Amino acid sequence: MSRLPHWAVFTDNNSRKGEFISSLMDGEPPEDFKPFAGKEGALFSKSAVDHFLEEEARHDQHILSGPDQQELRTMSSGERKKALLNFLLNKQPDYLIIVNPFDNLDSDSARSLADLLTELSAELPLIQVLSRRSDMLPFASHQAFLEGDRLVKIENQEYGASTGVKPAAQSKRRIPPPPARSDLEKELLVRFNKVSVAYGKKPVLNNICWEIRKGEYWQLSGKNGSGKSTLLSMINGDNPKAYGEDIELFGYQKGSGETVWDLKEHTGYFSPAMVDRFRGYHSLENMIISGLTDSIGLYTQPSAAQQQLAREWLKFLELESHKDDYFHECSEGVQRLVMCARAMVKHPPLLILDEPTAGLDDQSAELLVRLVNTMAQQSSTAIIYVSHRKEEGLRPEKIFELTMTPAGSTGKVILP
Ligand SMILES: Nc1ncnc2c1ncn2[C@@H]1O[C@H](COP(=O)(O)OP(=O)(O)OP(=O)(O)O)[C@@H](O)[C@H]1O
Repeated sequence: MSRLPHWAVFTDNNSRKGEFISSLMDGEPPEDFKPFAGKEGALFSKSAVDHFLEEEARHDQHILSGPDQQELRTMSSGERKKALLNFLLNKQPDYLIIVNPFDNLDSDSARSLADLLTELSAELPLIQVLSRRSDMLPFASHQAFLEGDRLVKIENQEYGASTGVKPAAQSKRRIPPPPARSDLEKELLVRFNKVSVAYGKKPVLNNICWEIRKGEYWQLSGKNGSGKSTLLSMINGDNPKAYGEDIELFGYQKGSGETVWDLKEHTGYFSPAMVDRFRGYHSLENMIISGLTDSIGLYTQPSAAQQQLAREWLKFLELESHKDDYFHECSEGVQRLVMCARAMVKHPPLLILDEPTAGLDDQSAELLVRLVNTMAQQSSTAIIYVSHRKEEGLRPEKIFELTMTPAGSTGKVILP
């Protein structure tokens, strides 16, 4: 029997990725992939992680990890990916589909995954499905681009290389103004003073000191499991571990009777998981307006001023003519831009963006990074941008880096 080939299939935000993967897994692949029909495939992707998260919750049992190990729900995103890969390899599939394997992984983990996949490729056929060109592992002997639902074979094997085009770091246009003057006059927005957090016996954060001031542009970085999400959840107001710690948020000492809404009023937040969770029929315009009312989707009649402001944002994003398009029918790239604009529309004192480019194609990622840089330049909003990936155009002023130690992660400020 001849060996199955290794493929790299490039996608953009209009590619019908789900359909392509289902056709493979269901044994009815497109013509070029016919050799894979009748073989047992396994899927390594974010959607597979989400599927197992739901399954574990539904059956109230561990599926990806052993009974005495940590449940998937409480693992960090990098830890979940590692657990999934181990589980899939134990099943000894005939081939493996790997979708954006390096998203959400820190650089060391990405490097060791690349080494492991390269080693596996000697035995196991791999189909790489990639939205970022630079993620391609070189052993793919066949390449294609998924244009909508049509596979177009790539004969020129240079495609996997970077575009080489340097994107503009910022937009020259002006971002729309805030709807009202902020009544928060504070310079110091967030202050962590010697904050330590443990989950059971596992120390996660150790003696963290971090101050975020008005208008600062931060990148939060650190290895998988170093506590980035834990730290953000203490700012966002939904981590009970914050109580009893010396944390000041927007002038409130944590635990002094402030409500989650007091905090949410001062923050804009976006993570790609918000889009995945979001269901409903709302126009792009209404999605942006909902950023003024702290809801996802709009459930009340907007005012003329709110509509005007949302249109200005859509114009800024060059999506003016799409104002009535349904959000859920738009490409992933457009959805992310709109959700970021939704988080920005109030010009909140603090904007948190948690790996906003994960899963996006090169062009959409560039647009999004440019939007964030522009917001940082032209507004007095402070920004925390969480990313593992070295985004070419990202221009943070400071990096807060978590370093893991046996006693929990420590933090330090780095100037890029
Ligand atoms: N509820 C919980 N119970 C037990 N452990 C937890 C819980 N929440 C988080 N952890 C653990 O705390 C550590 C830090 O997790 P966190 O999600 O904050 O890391 P992270 O830096 O955001 O990681 P990643 O980059 O992989 O997303 C991880 O080892 C995780 O398993």
